[in-house]
Amino acid sequence: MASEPKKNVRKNIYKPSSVPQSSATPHAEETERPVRLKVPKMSFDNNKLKDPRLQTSIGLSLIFLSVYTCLALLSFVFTGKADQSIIENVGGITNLISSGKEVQNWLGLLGASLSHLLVYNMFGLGSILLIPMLFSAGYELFTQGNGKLMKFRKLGYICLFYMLWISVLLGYYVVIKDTPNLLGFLCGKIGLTVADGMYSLIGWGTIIFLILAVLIHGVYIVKFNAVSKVIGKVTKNRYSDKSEVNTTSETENTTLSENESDDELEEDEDLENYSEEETSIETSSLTNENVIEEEITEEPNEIEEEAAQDTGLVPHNAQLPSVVEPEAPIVTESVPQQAIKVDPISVDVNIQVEHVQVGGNGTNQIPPTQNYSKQQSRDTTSEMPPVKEEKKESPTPNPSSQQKKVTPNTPPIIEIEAEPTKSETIKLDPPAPPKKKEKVENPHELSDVSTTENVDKADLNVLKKIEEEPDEIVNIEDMDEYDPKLDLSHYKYPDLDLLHPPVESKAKVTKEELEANKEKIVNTLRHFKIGIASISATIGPTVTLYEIVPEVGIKISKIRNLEDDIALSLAALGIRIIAPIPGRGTIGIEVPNNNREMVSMSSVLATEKFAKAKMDLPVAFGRTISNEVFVADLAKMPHLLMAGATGQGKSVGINVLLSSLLYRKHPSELKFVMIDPKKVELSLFNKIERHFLASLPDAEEAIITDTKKAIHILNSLCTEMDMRYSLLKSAGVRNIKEYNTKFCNRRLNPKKGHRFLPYIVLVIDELADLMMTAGKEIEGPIARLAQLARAIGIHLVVATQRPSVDVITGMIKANFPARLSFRVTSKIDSRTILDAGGADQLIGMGDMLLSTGNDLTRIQCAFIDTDEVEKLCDFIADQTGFSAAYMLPEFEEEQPASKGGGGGSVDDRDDLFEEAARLLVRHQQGSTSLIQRKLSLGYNRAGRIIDQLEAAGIVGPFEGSKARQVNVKTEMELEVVLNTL
Ligand SMILES: Nc1ncnc2c1ncn2[C@@H]1O[C@H](COP(=O)(O)OP(=O)(O)OP(=O)(O)O)[C@@H](O)[C@H]1O
Repeated sequence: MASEPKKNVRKNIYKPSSVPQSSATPHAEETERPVRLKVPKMSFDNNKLKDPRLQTSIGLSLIFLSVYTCLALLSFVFTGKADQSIIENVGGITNLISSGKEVQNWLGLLGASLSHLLVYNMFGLGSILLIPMLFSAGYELFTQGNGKLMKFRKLGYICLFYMLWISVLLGYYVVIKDTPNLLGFLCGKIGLTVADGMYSLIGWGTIIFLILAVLIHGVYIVKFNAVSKVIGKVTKNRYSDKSEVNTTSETENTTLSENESDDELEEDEDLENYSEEETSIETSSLTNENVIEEEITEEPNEIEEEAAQDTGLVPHNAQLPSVVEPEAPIVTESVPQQAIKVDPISVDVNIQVEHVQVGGNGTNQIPPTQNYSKQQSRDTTSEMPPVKEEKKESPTPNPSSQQKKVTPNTPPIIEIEAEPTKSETIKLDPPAPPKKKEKVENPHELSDVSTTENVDKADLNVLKKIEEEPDEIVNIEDMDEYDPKLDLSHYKYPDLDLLHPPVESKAKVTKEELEANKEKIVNTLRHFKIGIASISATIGPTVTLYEIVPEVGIKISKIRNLEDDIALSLAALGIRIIAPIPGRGTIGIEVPNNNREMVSMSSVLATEKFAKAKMDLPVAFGRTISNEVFVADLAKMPHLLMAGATGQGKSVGINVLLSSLLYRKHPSELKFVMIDPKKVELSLFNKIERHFLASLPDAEEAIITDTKKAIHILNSLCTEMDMRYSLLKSAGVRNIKEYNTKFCNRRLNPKKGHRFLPYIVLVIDELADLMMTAGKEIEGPIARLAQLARAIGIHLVVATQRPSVDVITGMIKANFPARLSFRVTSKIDSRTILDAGGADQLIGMGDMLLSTGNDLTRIQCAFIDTDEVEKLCDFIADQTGFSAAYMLPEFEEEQPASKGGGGGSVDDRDDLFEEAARLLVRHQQGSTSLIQRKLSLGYNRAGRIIDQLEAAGIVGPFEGSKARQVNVKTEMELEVVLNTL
């Protein structure tokens, strides 16, 4: 009871403020009021601010700003990823203009900077709520308060609260997840910082706090109807017991339900006055006089205006206060209820009601019901009496202050007396000031939802919205994927025009040739008493496959043994018998064509089979015996061993493989490590160093031609492999594809060392040379990579012209399931490379056999000449590339064992060893990524430091996905440890 009247103090205070200034009767007000309003006592600055032109201009600017922000943020959805990396690369928004970089935001640099600032640097996703705030404020100012979408203050409270709340909630998710995800991008720095701080303070209690914050915010701002109803009902029951006023239950129920509605209806009004009335006025009610004095002094004009709004008249009659008896008769229940029921539609009606209510009853006591006080907050005239009462109770030793106290309580009486006149006055009055309109409009707005049913709906919507919020977050989480290609977003894939157009081969196999070969085969077999049921031919680019179905009872082994005899009788090189052809139930005899057909690179790349191949690393090798384009996925092979005698087409084969990949992959997705001991074979690819090559940090040239460097880079690849495995492990995925998908979905935090992992294809053109000079040093890392690297996206293509066992050792061979052989000189070599004969039967010039496990496929390798490769490389090299080749981890020659296990000698230890130790001890978390993040180090260096810390006994051993244990508990203790090292 006590608090409710206080709420209205301000309104009551204002009214008497005008009283001493005029002794005019209500009639006189009609002429005086405009004058009074035009001679405000407010300060000069305030007047300036109220200049309608200024307000309209500011309003218009704010509306434009809201639209601009909306567009910038909308564009951010599509372009934010690209722009973010640009902004971060140039070192922040401030450097963006000077960097001269182009951004993709629809609104250019400013749009990109604004959205980056709002989303990334501030409130993340919550920043969207800034738009309705700006627009609402702008609209309100622009329309001079005549048009309101929603009370700005209310909107402001809600939006500001939820901006921070959403940001903190997302930040909390990021903190507890401890793995990078999309929300790390969308929570904003503020949310992340607050959530981080809260999490370290209260742990999971953060979420309780957030829920509590929403509830409290709801109580103050949104008002949960469901809650308030329960409380209202409880209070009602209590109240009906205690009420001094004897009301019938019927009346009470009516009042309650109306007041519940009213309570909701007043939302806007309450909110508008929320901070000032409910907080400051309530607090200051005990020293009411002071407040009266202060407020009158500070805002005399506003006071007048508000008084005018509340009553519909400017209360100028100074005599009236003395006329009114403070102890007026008690208002009967029925009258105020009527007053509430007659919801004011116009000023006249409103005032009429007030007059009836107050004047008719001579109000000075209000039934101490909650319902009634609720009504008061809306009904200006009924607000007065409780204030009077309260003031009476407050100690007032000073008579002057007592007088002041009386003054604020007098306006109702003014209205009472002026009531009939006021109605008339308003009809004659000059146009009402804007604020007055507002007051009149509000009841209309509120009356739209003035039924309990409507209020319930409104509340349900509020509750529903709150419930729906997490879902919205999840939906948005899926929206914004990281796209590695945006690093070089303007990169153009090579065009087929760069290659020679496919030439229509005139060298077709003639019918005569086919018939002649058929005759020879049938006769030869008949000669060895092998009957043939049927024979058919499939013409390939190099060879024609004759498929025979032997008569029943013929042993296949018999035919297989006749291979040489058939070759002799056909008098042709390169006859290969496939008995039986797997899955066909036939026996195949491959006979080289008299005139072979060249398979051009463009003809295979132009096929749909290659263009639409859903493969990670598609390679169009050439055409099979049945003239089909053969496309294989290098990632599935997963490593390829190539062999072939000199001049049989190995180098062309490697170029075909590299070109296929260059045609299909983006520079951000694929990197080549090239080792070319022959120095000239792969040199053409030097040009695409900044696009597609990977190299060691200190390498002069990306393509390795030196054996020592080859050893370094192979070991470096092993380190890269280990690092990638660590990343996969911490990401909880099994292979590079899953990892990259997770990373692109922003579920892995780059700050914790995660990054998009491009495929790496290691190409060695001539293994024999390396094996001769370095042996085990080469074999070791190759075998290791071949064994383990497939899951982390490193694939090997190793070629040699000498497929002997000292080059293709058992260890290497065992880990290369896919083998490709061009023509070799001996059956032994064929067996070494393919574990089968046949490669010695090939006819050269790209005729090859591909073995993938059990299958052996004869393929005519496509042909790409040096010119074409050069053009292709030029085309790529002419485009903007990365600033350097893809950096592989540094390779360090084996280091001498550390002395005494103290984390290495002082010289060996990293410069940041001690700092890292303090960091881990402070956080009590033995995490490499913590060192990486806090000390801004690369993974390698951070990894070395943590190893040194482990060796020094400061942290425990590696524990898988968990952080290492920190053995030193306090920084003091650490200093002692560091001194002893
Ligand atoms: N797929 C092919 N189609 C047509 N001709 C080919 C094909 N592959 C190779 N040739 C021919 O064979 C020649 C030698 O090929 P390539 O240089 O690839 O052999 P190589 O095995 O790399 O030899 P080396 O080991 O001596 O470098 C080419 O110049 C070309 O004339």
